[in-house]
Amino acid sequence: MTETAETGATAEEGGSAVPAGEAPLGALVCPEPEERPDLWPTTARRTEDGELEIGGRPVSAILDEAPAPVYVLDEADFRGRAATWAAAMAEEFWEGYGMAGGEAFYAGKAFLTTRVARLALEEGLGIDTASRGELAVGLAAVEQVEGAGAATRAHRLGLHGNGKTEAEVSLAVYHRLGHIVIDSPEEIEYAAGAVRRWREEGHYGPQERAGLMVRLTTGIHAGGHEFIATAHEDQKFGLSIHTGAAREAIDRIVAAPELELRGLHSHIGSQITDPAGFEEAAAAVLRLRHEVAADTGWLCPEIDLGGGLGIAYTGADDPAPSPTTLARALAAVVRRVCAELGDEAPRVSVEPGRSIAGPSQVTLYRVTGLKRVELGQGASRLYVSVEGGMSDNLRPALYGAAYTALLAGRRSQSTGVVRCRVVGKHCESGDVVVRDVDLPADVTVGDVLAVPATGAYGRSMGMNYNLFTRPGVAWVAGGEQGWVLRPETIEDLLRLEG
Ligand SMILES: Cc1ncc(COP(=O)(O)O)c(C=O)c1O
Ligand SMILES: N[C@@H](CCCC[NH3+])C(=O)O
Repeated sequence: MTETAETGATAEEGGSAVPAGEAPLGALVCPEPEERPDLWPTTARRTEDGELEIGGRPVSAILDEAPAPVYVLDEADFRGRAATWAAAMAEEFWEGYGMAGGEAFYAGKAFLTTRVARLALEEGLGIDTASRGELAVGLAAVEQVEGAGAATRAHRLGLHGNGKTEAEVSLAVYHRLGHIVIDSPEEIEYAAGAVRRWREEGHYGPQERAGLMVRLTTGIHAGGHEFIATAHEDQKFGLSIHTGAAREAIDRIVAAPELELRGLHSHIGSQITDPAGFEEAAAAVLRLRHEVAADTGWLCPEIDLGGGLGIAYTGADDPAPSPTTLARALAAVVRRVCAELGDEAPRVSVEPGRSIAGPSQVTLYRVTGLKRVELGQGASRLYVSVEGGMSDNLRPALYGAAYTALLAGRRSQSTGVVRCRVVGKHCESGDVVVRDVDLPADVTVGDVLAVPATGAYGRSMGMNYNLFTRPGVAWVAGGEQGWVLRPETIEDLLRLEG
């Protein structure tokens, strides 16, 4: 007999009761792409044979060249989401509100390679980086898109991060990044020192200054989880408006002959689905901008409201607001508050990561084992093991993040479903890929499962626990495929040994 869920108690037999307090059986079925298009890449659909297809390639064809586990990146989808953000921040859109518009910087921490950065730049976005590695990739992409030498006027790049080193700040100043976002008082000295050095060496003109932003802690709490909320007082990011630390940093920059205060920055958190937090933060930033102008005469030309727009992950959640909806809310609040304060409106920038990269990737896993666990009172759960786990998606273990999974390699013949927990192969009981999902009752070893919305903070937070090799990321487009990132090999792991 084939080992399937049906060899145990199934919904068809009426034996697969769910534990008390859980959703009724069938409520956690993963929506098909046509049912919840926001959950899936735009080119995802079922073929006539019943396979899931992405970028014009059925999953069996994708897996022939890129065995599971693998992240599949729909390039058309990524481009489309980037273009939507570019349009939402463009002058034409903001003109309607009597403003100049701003720029969207793709937050590379969500997922960054040179190819992905190039897609974002080509669609009109800048790139926000948060480390030397991300900055190096951003610079390489700028050179590829804009030509040789472009990296020393990399105004389309930004640099973030708390505790930046002198070397990082100096590099960012050298390349004339458009958004160097100061997160501690030391970084101001590093930037001024770098300008003096680059002036002496003739790389900077005698009057040329570095443009800086200051990351503000506005005190506003928002976001999907405590670990990803970033603007309340008691955490490591930003300089507090409340304590005066932000104002002190601002005054030092305004007074320094090597520096120009280009803008004020706020990032309140991530996976936010209600625009209210952004509106509150924008108002706080604009009030500080007004105060600074009143005291120093310098009205910052730009504010940056960070990233944070959420996405849907399971289909049990509601669709998230679109970038256009958020931009409309931001434009309205900036116009209103500036009118109240009697200030000219600034340019407004944003740094979306998840809302661009998230839905553009799907992870394909292969089922390696099934285990039914009795939970008492007739309830049971089917543990579905897949090759992979917390090393390719840390979010469930780190944040308790919910995902869903679709039987992707075939259409099931079964009418029943079974309550499942999809788990990885790591030595941790928290190694969960999908905590709760109803899969077809005939799910079996060798089946392919597709987990949607893994493009942001999936591969980028991947790791090698248990010496797992990190999966590759395959791009698909127009029936073709290739590697965005090749899968790691055992040789890659051994190569680093001393
Ligand atoms: C400063 C900053 N900007 C942008 C982002 C991107 O956020 P998201 O992926 O939620 O859009 C983050 C991450 O939360 C961040 O810390
Ligand atoms: N890594 C977080 C979001 C990014 C936080 C960056 N400030 C997540 O997976 O949800």
